[in-house]
Amino acid sequence: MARKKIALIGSGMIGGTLAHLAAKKEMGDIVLFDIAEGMPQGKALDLSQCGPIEGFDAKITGTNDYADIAGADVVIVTAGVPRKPGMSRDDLLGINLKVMKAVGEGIKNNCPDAFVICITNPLDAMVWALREFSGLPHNKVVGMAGVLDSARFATFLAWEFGCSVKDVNAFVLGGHGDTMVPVKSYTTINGIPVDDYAKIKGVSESRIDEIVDRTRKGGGEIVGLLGNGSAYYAPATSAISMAEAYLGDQKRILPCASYVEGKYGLDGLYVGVPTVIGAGGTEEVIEIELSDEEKSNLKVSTDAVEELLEACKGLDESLK
Ligand SMILES: NC(=O)c1ccc[n+]([C@@H]2O[C@H](COP(=O)([O-])OP(=O)(O)OC[C@H]3O[C@@H](n4cnc5c(N)ncnc54)[C@H](O)[C@@H]3O)[C@@H](O)[C@H]2O)c1
Ligand SMILES: O=C(O)C[C@H](O)C(=O)O
Repeated sequence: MARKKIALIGSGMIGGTLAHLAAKKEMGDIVLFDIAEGMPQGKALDLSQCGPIEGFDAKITGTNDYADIAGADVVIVTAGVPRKPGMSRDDLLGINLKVMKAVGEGIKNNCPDAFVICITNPLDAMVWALREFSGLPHNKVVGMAGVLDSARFATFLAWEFGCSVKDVNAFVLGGHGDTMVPVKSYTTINGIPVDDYAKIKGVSESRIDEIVDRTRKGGGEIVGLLGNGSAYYAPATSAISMAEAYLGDQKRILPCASYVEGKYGLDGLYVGVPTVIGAGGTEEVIEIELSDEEKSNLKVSTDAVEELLEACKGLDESLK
């Protein structure tokens, strides 16, 4: 069987980390694309030289030519600009929308059958725009955020409880902004609802609320610490788990920015919801019961995404 081909559009901090992870996991051959000349080629050479040490045969190439992504099975998009301290993700909308237009056309012309995972911020608006520009079916274009946000929630809970992260199943829904919705009612410690476990361990409700708040602001915390750029190890790891679910037809249920039409009272937008990922791409959006408070929090979050879509339409006539 031919090896799979994974195209990474954007070869910066996340792109390079994605390439390393995909190679180590022998997910297929890897093409690093970027508009910066020499940089993807240099990273590809450096990463290729990990092969003899780590024992992988994946072929890694770097390019500035979209023709080289032809026939890719999976495309992961990180092209664009990350925020700096003091900025919100939404401040990136204008600049990254133009990038999504170029990337969407590159995908449409070269690998229209690929499964496309968008990472570029502001995530929910960029994945929507990328889908519009590429013209691919909605089930083949998805955004990565919920896996990352849920991992952050799980990490903070495991630290608080002094338990293994393996036993924490945390769930974050909604848009990838400070209004995201960490859903306590679906968050468990090996099956024990988080609020029950907090009582057992003597952790106060207000302490759990602080952890929810830290999760919501988790990206900004790292932006502030790094000073120049944003998180890349956990974002890359999150997207790789989504690519593996697709390539392995795993039918995993992952929180992803998927296209939602009808469910959750939504009408045609991308936002974080539990999604089955398998060989068919995003095969199903799962609608879960939410409390009144969770519903109203989700509404605040999806309203914020709707506003960004309107802003995109105002910036690019073709999106109207
Ligand atoms: N969804 C998430 O959860 C999440 C998490 C972390 C970062 N992000 C976002 O991912 C994006 C990338 O982050 P990063 O840390 O890798 O940034 P980075 O600056 O290290 O890399 C971005 C790369 O994109 C390239 N690029 C710019 N315009 C391009 C174009 N038109 N075509 C191809 N390549 C182009 C740049 O040359 C650069 O190498 C940012 O928008 C960031 O906010 C999202
Ligand atoms: O916070 C950012 O700007 C990057 C990313 O969205 C994250 O959550 O780490």
